[in-house]
This record gives sequence, C-alpha cells and structure tokens, in this order.
Amino acid sequence: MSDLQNTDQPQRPGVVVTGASGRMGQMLIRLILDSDHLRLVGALDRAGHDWIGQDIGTAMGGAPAGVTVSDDAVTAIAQAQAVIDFTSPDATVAFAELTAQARAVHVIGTTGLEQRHLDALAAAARHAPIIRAGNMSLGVNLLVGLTRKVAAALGTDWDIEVVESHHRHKVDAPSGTALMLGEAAAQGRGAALDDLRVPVRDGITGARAPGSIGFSAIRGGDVVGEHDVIFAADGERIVLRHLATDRAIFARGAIRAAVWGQDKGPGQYDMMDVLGLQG
Ligand SMILES: NC(=O)C1=CN([C@@H]2O[C@H](COP(=O)(O)OP(=O)(O)OC[C@H]3O[C@@H](n4cnc5c(N)ncnc54)[C@H](OP(=O)(O)O)[C@@H]3O)[C@@H](O)[C@H]2O)C=CC1
Ligand SMILES: O=C(O)C1=N[C@H](C(=O)O)C[C@H](O)C1
Repeated sequence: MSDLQNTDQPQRPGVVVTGASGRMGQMLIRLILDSDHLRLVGALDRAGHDWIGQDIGTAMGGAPAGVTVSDDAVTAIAQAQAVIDFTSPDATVAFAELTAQARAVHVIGTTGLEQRHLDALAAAARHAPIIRAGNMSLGVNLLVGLTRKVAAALGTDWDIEVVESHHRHKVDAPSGTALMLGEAAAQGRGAALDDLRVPVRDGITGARAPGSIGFSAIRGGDVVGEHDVIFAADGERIVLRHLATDRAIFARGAIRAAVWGQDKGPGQYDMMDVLGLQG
C-alpha cells in the first residue's frame, strides 16, 4: 500500500528525511512513500534550494505526496519519531542536536565524519538513539563480519588492501564502507585501524610495512559503490567483494533501522545491531 494517504495510519512512526533532493534523499522518500512501516512527515532541504515550498512528490517528478519541502529543521524534527539523514558531516551534527531534543531516532548514513563530529554525535546519543553506519546494506554488513574472520585466521604474511570505487560526485575518501572493512580487518588482527592504516601512496613510498592496511579509491562515472578486501600472500590471494548496483539497498537498510530503533533507549547503535549480526 502507499503512504500517500498520510493521515490514515497514525500508528506508523513519522519520519523526516534530510537532504531530500540528494541521491539518497530521493531514494529514501520513494521507498518511505511506499512503506507500510513509516509515514513521511517531513522533507528537509538547504535554505534557498529550488524545492523549498514545493510538494516533495511533485518536486521529484511524481504524484503529490502531501509533504512540503522545508528548510525549517526545528519545526520538522520536533514532530518526528525518526530522522533519516544522508547529508554532510556538519549538517548531520546540527540535525543530531535537534533529533536528540525531540527524543527521536536518528539514522545516519553520512560518511566523512571526523573526530569532532563523532564527539558531537556521542553527546547527542546520551538523549536519544543514534544508528549510524558507513553502509546500510545487508551485504556489506555481512562482508564486515567475514572480513574480521578472515583477517583473524590469517597471519601478517597476508597483506590487506581495501579498494573502493564510487561515482564522480563522491566527496570523501576512503569511503565509509572501506573504513568499516578496514576496521574489521584490524579488529581481526587484534589492533586498531589507526595503528595499521597506510596514508595515500604516491611517489617513493618504500616497501610495504608488514601488517599494514592500505586503501585505494577510484572515482568515476555513475558507480554506485564497489568494495574489495584483498588478502595477498606469496603465491595466492583472497578477494572479498561487494558490488552495489542500486541505492535502494542503502535506503531499505536505513528504513529498517528507523523502525528497529523505535523501542531503543539512548545510545549509539550500528547496522550490525539492527541486523542481529553482532558477535
Ligand atoms: N551509509 C550508507 O549506506 C550510505 C551513505 N552515503 C553517504 O550519504 C551522504 C549523501 O550521499 P548522496 O545522497 O549521494 O549525496 P548528495 O550530494 O546527492 O545529497 C546530499 C544532500 O544533503 C544536502 N546537504 C548537504 N549539506 C547540507 C547542509 N549543511 N544543510 C542542509 N542540507 C545539506 C545536500 O544539499 P545541497 O545539494 O544543497 O548541498 C543534498 O541534498 C554521503 O556522505 C554519502 O557518502 C551514501 C549512500 C549510502
Ligand atoms: O557516497 C556514496 O555514494 C556512498 N557512500 C557510502 C560510503 O562512503 O561507503 C556507501 C556507499 O558505498 C555509497
């Protein structure tokens, strides 16, 4: 059934989508408008955006959805039970403060967060649940567990490299997913990624440091997201690969997280919690 009848099922949690005109924002809104589990109550965009004041369904080129695109985050988030947020790090921190005040679930897909952003999110999570992952897909979260296991099983004579490819518009590198995979590999080796991570290689880099974890990023075209974790030893290689061909996989994960979070207390969660893959 469609959620276009926005008032007929008040028991469904109301969700606000931030960055509504973005690639992920539009995908999320399409899926939420078709969801039996969530009700779209707000669509936020940056002040001055062409879509402000328009119906979100019409702005996306479809039928009216009964929700007007707004730049008033305070008012929109105050009436929400969940906020799904795929925007930029500074915006996500600002939305986290409002979402915490509303005691709503904040589902964060935004990547490229620095320590100061993470610190602000930790503060917000003292008041309401935050569910954050660099990749919301089932496949990648399974791959994280596999990567940890393979890294734990292999010695440091197996070199680990993470290679990722994304569309030409992506602004951060390595991708959030690549960092999740690198962290899993480091955990498998009983170490912290910060201690093993190799900065971008360029020029006379010297030979590879034993036990290090390298990252390479490719940007081009419309690639949705591709990740390889390469374990390379003398005479053999293992490659664990995830290929995303449709952004719906991320949006479905985020919607599942928003519903899952409804009965959770304040704190920080990730997709491994949502999918029951911890441990
Ligand atoms: N965790 C996951 O599974 C996934 C995470 N992502 C991440 O999600 C984020 C968004 O990706 P994508 O949708 O492709 O990017 P887009 O650039 O297409 O969309 C981002 C949206 O956020 C808005 N936005 C950015 N900064 C602000 C701000 N300060 N205030 C208000 N709105 C703002 C943008 O508005 P404007 O255009 O005006 O700047 C735009 O509408 C990225 O960090 C990406 O890496 C993406 C896919 C999956
Ligand atoms: O920016 C994107 O597009 C994506 N970002 C996430 C990341 O940084 O890993 C997830 C996915 O790969 C798409």
